[in-house]
Amino acid sequence: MTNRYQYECLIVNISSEGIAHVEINRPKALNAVNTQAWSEIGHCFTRFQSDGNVRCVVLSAAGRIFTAGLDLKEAATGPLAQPNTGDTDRARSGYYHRLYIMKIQDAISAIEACDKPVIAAIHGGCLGIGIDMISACDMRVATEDAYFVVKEVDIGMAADVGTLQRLPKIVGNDSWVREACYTARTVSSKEALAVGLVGSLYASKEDMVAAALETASVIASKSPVAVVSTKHLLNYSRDHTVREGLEYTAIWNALAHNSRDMPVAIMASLQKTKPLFPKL
Ligand SMILES: CC/C=C\C=C\CC(=O)SCCNC(=O)CCNC(=O)[C@H](O)C(C)(C)COP(=O)(O)OP(=O)(O)OC[C@H]1O[C@@H](n2cnc3c(N)ncnc32)[C@H](O)[C@@H]1OP(=O)(O)O
Repeated sequence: MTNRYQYECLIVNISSEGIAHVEINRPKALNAVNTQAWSEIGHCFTRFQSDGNVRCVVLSAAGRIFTAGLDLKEAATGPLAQPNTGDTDRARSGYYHRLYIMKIQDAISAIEACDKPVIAAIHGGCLGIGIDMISACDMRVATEDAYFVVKEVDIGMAADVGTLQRLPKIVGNDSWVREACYTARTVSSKEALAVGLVGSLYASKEDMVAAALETASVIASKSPVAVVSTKHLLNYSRDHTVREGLEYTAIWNALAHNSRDMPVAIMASLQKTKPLFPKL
């Protein structure tokens, strides 16, 4: 294990296989996401993007629950309450408030923008900005005791850092998404599995993290060129028409097909051996 990523609110371990395990670590505050935490998430995932030692990421959390959402103690008095320069002009203060929201959006979107696949492993509760976070991940697994709440309306706001944009595309049931977002009701792990918010459930956190790491290990054994290309193209294609997606894929793969990994993978397949791929 190497650990070159030192943070206050995150524990990051990167294995020799290329699996980065990120643990949100504010257990006393139920992993409530303060400015430090979302800034570190943005920084960490932006760094993963260009770190060839990282091939796949597992995102989990320490303590009783995955996250209680935005840090409300900080939000009550901190930059969310007064993100501007103190100017009383609504346009001027609104301008800076918008920039502040966009900074948080960018931090959460860094999870999606990082071309290495990210598996969210969710135990206990996942509230508010936690849903924004897991929606930006590629895959989600959970414990049987997990629950999910799109909590924002309960604190008087619309979710604004990714849930409303990504959740409908994950779940594919507009009526269900709208009900969950308008009511802020608690969604059980079983229901999350049934609607496709999570892919599988585990009896314990240990079992879930072990399974997530196992999936990450399989992904890390594949050609990193193929894996990052697949994530990049899936995300691009999700947000474009089929025609646009196909055109972009052809241009992308015109470069990616020149990878050393392709002949290695094809030969290994023909010879029934296990290929080894150097880092990206
Ligand atoms: C631009 C804006 C971008 C993003 C916006 C996102 C919005 C959101 O995330 S909305 C969601 C906000 N979160 C909530 O409304 C949840 C608040 N918490 C709870 O409802 C409960 O704590 C619980 C999650 C249901 C768990 O309850 P319980 O098991 O009874 O634990 P507690 O005793 O309540 O909490 C233990 C400890 O944690 C502190 N804490 C809990 N949640 C938060 C939080 N969101 N922010 C800050 N601190 C939190 C709680 O105060 C306790 O601390 P003590 O020091 O022991 O008092």
